[in-house]
Amino acid sequence: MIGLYTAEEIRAAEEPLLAETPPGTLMQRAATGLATVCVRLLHGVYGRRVALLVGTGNNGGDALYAGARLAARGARVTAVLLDAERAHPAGLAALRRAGGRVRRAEGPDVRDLVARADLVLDGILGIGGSGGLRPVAAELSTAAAEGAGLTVAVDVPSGIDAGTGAVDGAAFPAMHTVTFGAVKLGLVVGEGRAHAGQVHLVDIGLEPHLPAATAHQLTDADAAARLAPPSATDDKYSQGVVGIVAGSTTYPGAGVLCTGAALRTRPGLVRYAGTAADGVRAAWPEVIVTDGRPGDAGRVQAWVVGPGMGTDAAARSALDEVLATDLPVVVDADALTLLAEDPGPVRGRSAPTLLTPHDREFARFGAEVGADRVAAARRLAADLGCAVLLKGEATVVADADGAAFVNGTGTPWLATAGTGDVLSGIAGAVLATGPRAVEAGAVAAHLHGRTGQLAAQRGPLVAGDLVRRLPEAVGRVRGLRPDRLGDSEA
Ligand SMILES: NC(=O)C1=CN([C@@H]2O[C@H](COP(=O)(O)OP(=O)(O)OC[C@H]3O[C@@H](n4cnc5c(N)ncnc54)[C@H](OP(=O)(O)O)[C@@H]3O)[C@@H](O)[C@H]2O)[C@@H](O)CC1
Ligand SMILES: Nc1ncnc2c1ncn2[C@@H]1O[C@H](COP(=O)(O)OP(=O)(O)O)[C@@H](O)[C@H]1O
Ligand SMILES: [K+]
Repeated sequence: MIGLYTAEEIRAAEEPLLAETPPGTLMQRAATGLATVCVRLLHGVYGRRVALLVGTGNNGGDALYAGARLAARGARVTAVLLDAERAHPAGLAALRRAGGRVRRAEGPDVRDLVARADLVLDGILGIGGSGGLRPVAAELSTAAAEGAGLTVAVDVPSGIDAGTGAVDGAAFPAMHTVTFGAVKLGLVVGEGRAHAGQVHLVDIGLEPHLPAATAHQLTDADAAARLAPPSATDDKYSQGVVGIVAGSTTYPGAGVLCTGAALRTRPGLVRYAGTAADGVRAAWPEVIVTDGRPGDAGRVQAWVVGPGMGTDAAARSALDEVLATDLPVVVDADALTLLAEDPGPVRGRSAPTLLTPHDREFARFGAEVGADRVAAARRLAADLGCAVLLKGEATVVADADGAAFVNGTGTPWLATAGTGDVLSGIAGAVLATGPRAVEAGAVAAHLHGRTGQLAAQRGPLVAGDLVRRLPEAVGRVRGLRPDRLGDSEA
């Protein structure tokens, strides 16, 4: 798992490291790593035009020292100082020694210089920044974005909140972010994620001093550990039997998609109860189907309740019945609308419970999501005493104790009707295997995103494509590739 940290956690970890290393060591490590990534991204350094946007703090120092290294290798480097009196003096001297040039940000042709650069390094603000960019910095960031060159942020894109990803005003739009010591939470969630682009982590020796992270991102290997194949001793009942309460005569598709996703994720046994029974039976002959109540479906190890089920009295009664069991439950879509009216039945549950709202469903529980998506998910989870999966470009999953995951997979092509029904089916299948609800949500979001990426390789996707590609996505997450799916890989 990749640990995600706030600026305060990084600063606290840096203190003992600064004390035990000679002055300037960490900045040299940071600048060396930064320059190395830039060389790789530039595909050749000699003669390349590099503009450094330099603020008043150590973030600017990193940019200046990295710029000095690039200048020493033949790049034409110009530092643009946002406050000429307060730029890092030793970094400036190093840049000048290496042949770099220095300009004030207010100069007449600075905007053009930035727009024409092959690489713009954003050293305006790091973890010491607060609030959005001031006007001159904002204007130069826009010039960088409109120019043809690479945009690379030093540690964090200036103007984003490193701990939350919130952007208050203007922020630097980076294609790449080279971050030091540990991945900051704000680089992978909310608006910060889009501003950070691809994140590169540079080791500066911070790891032994980092606290245990309270937020994480899963890797394929982490997800694979929860998607293990059945063993020789397994039978159809032992792999986690899922029960689906979804769909209706009005929305049979939600039942078909949700059931199919559970089946394609963990095909041991899936049961269905609801009024889309005919559609589900026709689509999935493998599923045991009843058009009665959840209790008529037979024994399960986890329930998914909600997608397309409607919000009438029968739906409310089915939701109450499922929540009254001592089994794990995924609550989605219409069931969330019902639950928001009266969250009582979920508050008292001791079995793993996962709510999967998008922003509008989330707001029905009393407060908008806001700019800090991790805090929002943690707040609702703590309030209701269950896990909350907040869907979005970077889906966040949080538990009542504050443990949180930010999903790193996916594609905007997932913004199409029915993909949420697929997600809840996947989550139910994983939850039936016995993990904590927060973990099941994180694994489901990871697999769902990978499946979306796979389906999107062929162009626009619809939710049914996800269901079809799920087995291959499970294989890929487990490290199997289609060309290696021989007997020996089974
Ligand atoms: N510590 C270490 O060991 C290592 C740290 N490293 C690096 O240092 C970075 C942290 O450096 P830092 O603490 O100097 O803060 P930093 O982010 O450069 O800027 C703070 C300055 O900006 C100003 N300012 C604030 N908001 C503003 C705004 N909206 N618009 C404009 N100005 C604003 C504020 O001054 P103010 O004008 O508010 O008085 C202050 O002077 C870190 O991200 C990493 O890159 C690496 O070298 C590895 C080792
Ligand atoms: N811009 C986006 N980028 C990545 N994923 C997205 C984006 N928009 C939506 N998604 C994902 O698509 C799914 C949509 O779910 P939901 O809104 O419940 O759809 P539905 O109710 O139609 O099934 C969620 O998993 C969400 O994370
Ligand atoms: K920066």
